[in-house]
Amino acid sequence: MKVRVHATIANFGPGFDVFGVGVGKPYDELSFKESDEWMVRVKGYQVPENSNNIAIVSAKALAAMVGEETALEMKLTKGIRPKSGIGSSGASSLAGALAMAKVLGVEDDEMILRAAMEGERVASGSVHGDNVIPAYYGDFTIIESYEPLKIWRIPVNFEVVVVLPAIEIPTSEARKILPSKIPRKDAIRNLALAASLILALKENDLQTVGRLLDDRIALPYRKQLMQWYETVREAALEAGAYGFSVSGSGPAVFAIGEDVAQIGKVIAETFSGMDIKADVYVTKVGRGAIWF
Ligand SMILES: Nc1ncnc2c1ncn2[C@@H]1O[C@H](COP(=O)(O)OP(=O)(O)OP(=O)(O)O)[C@@H](O)[C@H]1O
Ligand SMILES: N[C@@H](CCO)C(=O)O
Repeated sequence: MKVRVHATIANFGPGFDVFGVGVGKPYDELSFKESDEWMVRVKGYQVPENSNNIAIVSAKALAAMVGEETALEMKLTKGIRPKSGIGSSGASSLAGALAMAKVLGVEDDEMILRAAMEGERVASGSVHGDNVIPAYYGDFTIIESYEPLKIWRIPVNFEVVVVLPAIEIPTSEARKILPSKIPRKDAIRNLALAASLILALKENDLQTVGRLLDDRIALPYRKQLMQWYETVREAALEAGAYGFSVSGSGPAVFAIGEDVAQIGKVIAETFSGMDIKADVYVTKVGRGAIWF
């Protein structure tokens, strides 16, 4: 049996730890079968081939939730680069939880998501579901609360370009630099951006969605890890992007617009002008996990 779990854009501008959306490329694939012992083999990007692999962590978490001791033999084809900002650990966490769910016959969405978030907690040092939840559903997702787990879903279908520069930013580092308090004017601005963005998204008004892709909670502090941010953003907007932002905790960035392939080309050229190689993914939003 095999499951494919796609990359995700968490935060999506002003929705720090709350908004997320699934995209179609890149993705991880996990083949698995029940076994006497835990085993994971990895192809593609290198991640641990032992019990530190997040797919094992989340699969074990799900088994423990239902009081089973089942082990799995897994083959992970890692297509999402780790420390990327496009939900690499989230995708593998969800894949592990889904694999165990399939083997044990668990169909409870919340249980699967909670197991996947356990893997994400181990990878990033904090519980945040804004990668695993959109990876599961594909839709634009809004996490209202964790206790109880309450998620809002908006079906979406537009093109986006995701550009991943050859730089690594661990999520744990990008979270450590965030202040515990932010100025009231920034909180108010984020509230305005986030509320307006949801309405624009519901009306499929992509130009307005693009205009609202800003953030005052994390981005001002994270820019110190991404000195290139403003240069690349300006290039994207000049190339016709309706909007541009960081995906998750970066360094991946994304843009929406009419000709996202051309915008992606310009973003990659701008990185190249700074001697930074970059992968470009022109893809649709709204992709959830797929079974084979
Ligand atoms: N199967 C796996 N997939 C990805 N990362 C894994 C996996 N197993 C273990 N890890 C480890 O988890 C960490 C993932 O790092 P991090 O959370 O920063 O990346 P990310 O998921 O790409 O980021 P983001 O959540 O911002 O998209 C790395 O240290 C990596 O080696
Ligand atoms: N919301 C998380 C996503 C990490 O990919 C963050 O920005 O830290």
